[in-house]
Amino acid sequence: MSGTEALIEAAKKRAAYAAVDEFIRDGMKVGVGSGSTVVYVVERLVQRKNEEGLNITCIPTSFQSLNLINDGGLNLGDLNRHAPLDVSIDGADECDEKLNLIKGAALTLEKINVFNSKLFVVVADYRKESKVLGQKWKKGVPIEVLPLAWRAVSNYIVEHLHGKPILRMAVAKAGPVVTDNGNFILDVDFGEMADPLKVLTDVNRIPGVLETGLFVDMVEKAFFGTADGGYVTVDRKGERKVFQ
Ligand SMILES: O=C[C@H](O)[C@H](O)[C@H](O)COP(=O)(O)O
Repeated sequence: MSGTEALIEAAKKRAAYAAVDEFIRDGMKVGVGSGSTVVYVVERLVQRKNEEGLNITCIPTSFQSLNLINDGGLNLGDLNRHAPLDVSIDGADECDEKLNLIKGAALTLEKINVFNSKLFVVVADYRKESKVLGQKWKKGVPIEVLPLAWRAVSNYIVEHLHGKPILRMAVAKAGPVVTDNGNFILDVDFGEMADPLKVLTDVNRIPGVLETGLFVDMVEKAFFGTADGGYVTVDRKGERKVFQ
């Protein structure tokens, strides 16, 4: 691992640990997101289970987070039995100054968990914080689409929403990435998004679209691990605190 990679991993870990310690209490029902930062969320939950007997029920958002929960020996729940959840913790690919997010391919289950949680906390490293969505994250907004409609959705987005969609292709197989729900992902470049709610609304009304990786006005608090060994928090009122 290079020096920069090590810094980034340490930043993710600090954000994840700080968020878990601030928000997670015994007896809670916790939505567990997906991605590389969430690995540290689960790591901290398992530590606290072993050290202080923390007893929580975890509701996964993907095959990955299901395995993290099971491998860590945490209690596994599901949304039908446990909604509403007390809190969801998840990563992000970009977070703007109003705490709107671009999320990754597990977006549909992640958004369902978040929508059914009393609180949503986001954890990330310093690279993810920006003023406007699309400023730093240049790979586009992921959109989960039904396989039979991917071309039609794609054409509509080009023609009517001025986006540039790319069907996400798999790396270790020929053909597209298939989500945990059996669908495809379009990564759509909309440029910088001053009004992500408008983009979200325009995309979600297209038949064949399951869900969009724009999370607008859902976050309670964001934790960003910094490059200097600390972390910052930003809450939904815009209050920013620095921790060293
Ligand atoms: O589906 C993936 C999720 O939305 C992730 O939370 C997001 O892509 C951020 O991932 P990472 O923590 O690996 O940067």
